[in-house]
Amino acid sequence: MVTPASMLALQNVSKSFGALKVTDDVTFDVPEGQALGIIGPNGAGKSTLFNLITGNLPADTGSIHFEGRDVTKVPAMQRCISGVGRSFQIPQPFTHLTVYENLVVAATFGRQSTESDVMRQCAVILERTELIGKANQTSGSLSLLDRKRLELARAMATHPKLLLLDEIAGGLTEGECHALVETIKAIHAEGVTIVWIEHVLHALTSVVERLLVLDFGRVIGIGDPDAIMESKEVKEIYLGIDV
Ligand SMILES: Nc1ncnc2c1ncn2[C@@H]1O[C@H](COP(=O)(O)OP(=O)(O)OP(=O)(O)O)[C@@H](O)[C@H]1O
Repeated sequence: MVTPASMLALQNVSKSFGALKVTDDVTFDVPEGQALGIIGPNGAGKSTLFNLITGNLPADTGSIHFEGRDVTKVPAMQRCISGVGRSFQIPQPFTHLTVYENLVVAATFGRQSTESDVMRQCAVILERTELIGKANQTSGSLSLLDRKRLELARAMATHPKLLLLDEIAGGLTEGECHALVETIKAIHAEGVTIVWIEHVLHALTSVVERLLVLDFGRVIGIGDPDAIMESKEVKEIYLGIDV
């Protein structure tokens, strides 16, 4: 049997802020084309893990491989250019620029594309994220759902092979959440590898093939989402249910 190649692999990664160990000997991998969900209580170290993967924070120990290449010491911008894209928990678009202009900034980040290429790519992403009708609206005037869509669109404009989504469904109504999930499913179906941190569990489990549970910076479980959600550790530690 041929094992699918890992798009992302972390090996014994640790990170401390002073005396606080926020990432504790984390090892996991994400095969190419898969979607992995990350859950865990507030402060478990989920966003820190993303910052280590993107290179926004240096790991203290351990290694991070992207497409089989050791990127542990590669700067964030280079990791982005080579295909690590992300959304942020708190979207911070350029509020005085239009939706389209925000996308152009992301699409040209560290790249030398022609103007016509950028225009074509941005039009495809606007269509895919259902923002095409709002392309000329300033991003500061968008609804929450459209700000989330723009956050997704900006990440897509960096041409990610690996897309990291940080709590993108938070604060949305059921209907809005469903609409966003459909867009994420479509992106995943095109072959983009996804790692998604999310507290909205039904949204997450409708997309991901595996779930990873983080608690106090440690991986306490990884595997099939149904099995993970039923596990004693998750019920006790994440859901606060005494079993
Ligand atoms: N730059 C930093 N300096 C010091 N402490 C930090 C820093 N970044 C994060 N922390 C601390 O590390 C811990 C983990 O934070 P992190 O944001 O990674 O958790 P999280 O699981 O993403 O939480 P949430 O679900 O609330 O977003 C927290 O105690 C936080 O206060």
